[in-house]
Amino acid sequence: MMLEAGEERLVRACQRLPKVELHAHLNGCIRPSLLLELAEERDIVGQLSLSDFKDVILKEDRSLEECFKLFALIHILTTDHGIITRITKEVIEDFASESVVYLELRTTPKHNEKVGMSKRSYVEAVLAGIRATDAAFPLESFFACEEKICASSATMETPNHRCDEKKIGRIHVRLLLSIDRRESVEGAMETVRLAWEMRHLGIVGIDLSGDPCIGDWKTFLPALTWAKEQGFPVALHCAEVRCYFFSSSKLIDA
Ligand SMILES: CNc1ncnc2c1ncn2[C@@H]1O[C@H](COP(=O)(O)O)[C@@H](O)[C@H]1O
Repeated sequence: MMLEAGEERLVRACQRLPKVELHAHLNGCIRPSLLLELAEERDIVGQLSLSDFKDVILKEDRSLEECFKLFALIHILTTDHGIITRITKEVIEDFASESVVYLELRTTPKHNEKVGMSKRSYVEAVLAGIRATDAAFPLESFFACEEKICASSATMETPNHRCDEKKIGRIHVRLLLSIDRRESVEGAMETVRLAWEMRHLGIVGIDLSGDPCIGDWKTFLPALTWAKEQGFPVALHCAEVRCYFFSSSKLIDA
């Protein structure tokens, strides 16, 4: 879409405006280019056919149902620790490049025996991505650096422009662990206990998400009640689908 000059300036100004992002699902923010790269690798070894999935990956407007089909594909493609760390790093860089100064990522810890992944090691892989980016990716500063991107302290001074080091922004990232609505009572409890144990590492709460047409609210009640008893914040996805208003209101009441 072509933008008028004034609109372009407005978009640019909005991009540079410092922002807070409180609702980003890690695997929902994966770069399409990485998904294509991973699908291509699987195509080469004959594990899936890229031509079957290319349209699903590149489609822009999706219904809720199509989103969950894409999530299923993403979860097939992103099964090892290295990829999880890379996705985390890239997602943070993408938000930072849009001047997000505080980011709350949420993600569902997964276990996958085939690659030696437990829920804990999944979270550790995400935290490794956060640490890698936190240390190395100062933000473009809206207030101090005008049009210039201060990539590191070594490049902060130019003949015509001096960035004040104190004002250079840095993206701050925190994590919520998600319970998927497909999980069991025990699975949900494992995630909540893990989040509580790892709270000193930047885990700030629990999220209940996943396909709203799946699962029974009673399954998640013990885990969410336990989190509440510890004083641990809980975010609920609810009421996305009309016929599930009842279960949503039950969870909110609880
Ligand atoms: C209306 N939008 C939505 N409603 C409910 N759940 C959603 C969602 N968008 C994303 N997710 C949840 O986030 C997972 C992908 O990220 P992670 O693998 O956890 O990082 C999806 O599988 C789904 O469980």
